[in-house]
Amino acid sequence: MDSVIEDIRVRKILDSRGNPTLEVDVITWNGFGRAAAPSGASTGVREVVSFPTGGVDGIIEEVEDIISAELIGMDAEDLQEIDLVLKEIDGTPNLSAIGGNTTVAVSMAVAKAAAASYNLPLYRFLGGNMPSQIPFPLGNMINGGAHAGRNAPDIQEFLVLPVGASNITEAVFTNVAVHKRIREKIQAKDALFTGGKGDEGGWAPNLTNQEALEIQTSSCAEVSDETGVLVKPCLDMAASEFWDSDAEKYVYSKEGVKRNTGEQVDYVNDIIDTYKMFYVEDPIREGDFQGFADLTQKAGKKCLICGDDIFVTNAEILAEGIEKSAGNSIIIKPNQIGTLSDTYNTVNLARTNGYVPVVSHRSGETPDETIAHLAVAWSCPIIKTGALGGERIAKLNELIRIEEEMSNPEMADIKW
Ligand SMILES: C=C(OP(=O)(O)O)C(=O)O
Ligand SMILES: [Mg+2]
Repeated sequence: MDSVIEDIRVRKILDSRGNPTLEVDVITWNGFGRAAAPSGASTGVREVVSFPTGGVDGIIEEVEDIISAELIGMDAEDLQEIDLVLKEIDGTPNLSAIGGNTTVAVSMAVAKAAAASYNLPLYRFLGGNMPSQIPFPLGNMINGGAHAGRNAPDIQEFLVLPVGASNITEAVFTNVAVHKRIREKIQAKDALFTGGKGDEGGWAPNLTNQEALEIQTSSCAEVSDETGVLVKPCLDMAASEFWDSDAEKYVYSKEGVKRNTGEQVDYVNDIIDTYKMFYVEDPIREGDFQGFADLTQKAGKKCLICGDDIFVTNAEILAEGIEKSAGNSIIIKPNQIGTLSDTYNTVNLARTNGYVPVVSHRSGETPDETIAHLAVAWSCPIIKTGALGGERIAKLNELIRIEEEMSNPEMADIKW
């Protein structure tokens, strides 16, 4: 009774790139949940469709009525059933009728309303009483590729992971110390640097990939020494973005270099060795399971090889990757698959097969903090959600609150 859905409101709001997205309110007899959908810039081709043609404006008039007609009167606790109804309402395999961003915002708002109906935080409602582990924050330091303007590096994200942090506050402030140090180093190298940032709050400098790698890794080493908290460098190469399918080459425009798949595997393996990378995401284009498997064979014992565009949070596609030994880690973005239940299925499949699940923001975000709760509830050891910027710190500050609330919090175990 407490969690029976009484009303649903859907509105158009701004995301961090100034694009429209959806925010959903779910009101139960005794609770309230609000969630908003993020959006990607370097999206995987097999993601569900975020919005039908016409975008948010194409659905905003009717979608509230369509969803309310089915969901009002249902119990918000029945998350799986509600997710099935959402998929039935859409009626297409890729959620292209009402949009995966619509279904995911409703799905998350329903979960939050159910939790609130019982006066529980979302991480506890979804995860029960046992979760006590806090994920390590993977923070963006330098942005390139589709997340930055002209002249930035081809590699999309130069990230850091404060693996030596003993609590979340230490972890997020260590990341910020590296972010500040990187700015100083970019300024020292480029007198014309304006301090510009990319979509995820990393600096967007006029640097080659190599220069960015040097600055990233020397900053990690210096901050590790100064603070005593070990910080490791990580990358999201978003390689599909610079794969030329006609030439069958990875095209590094900044250096004027092209690499075939074998050369790309060797190049990434060299970067992992030279810079002691802890984690490399999308080093190989989506669809190339063999290339992923080759790199995993070479580097998978010394580095997390994470699939984002290739797996798109889809359990069926991940199962193919598992069978082919492609990667050893997976990015988890609820709006790539459209519902919380399907997101959870993918996390479970990953975990039972030794793939490290990394819950992630999108480049276009809102201050919605839901993913912080998902990472804790589902014991995901890493959360990728930037280092700075209002829409990024919304998640990080929520983790600080969650840690404070727990009786025996500890950082996740990432000695994989
Ligand atoms: C967060 C990412 O970017 P986007 O949201 O643009 O897919 C990513 O590629 O991991
Ligand atoms: Mg990615």
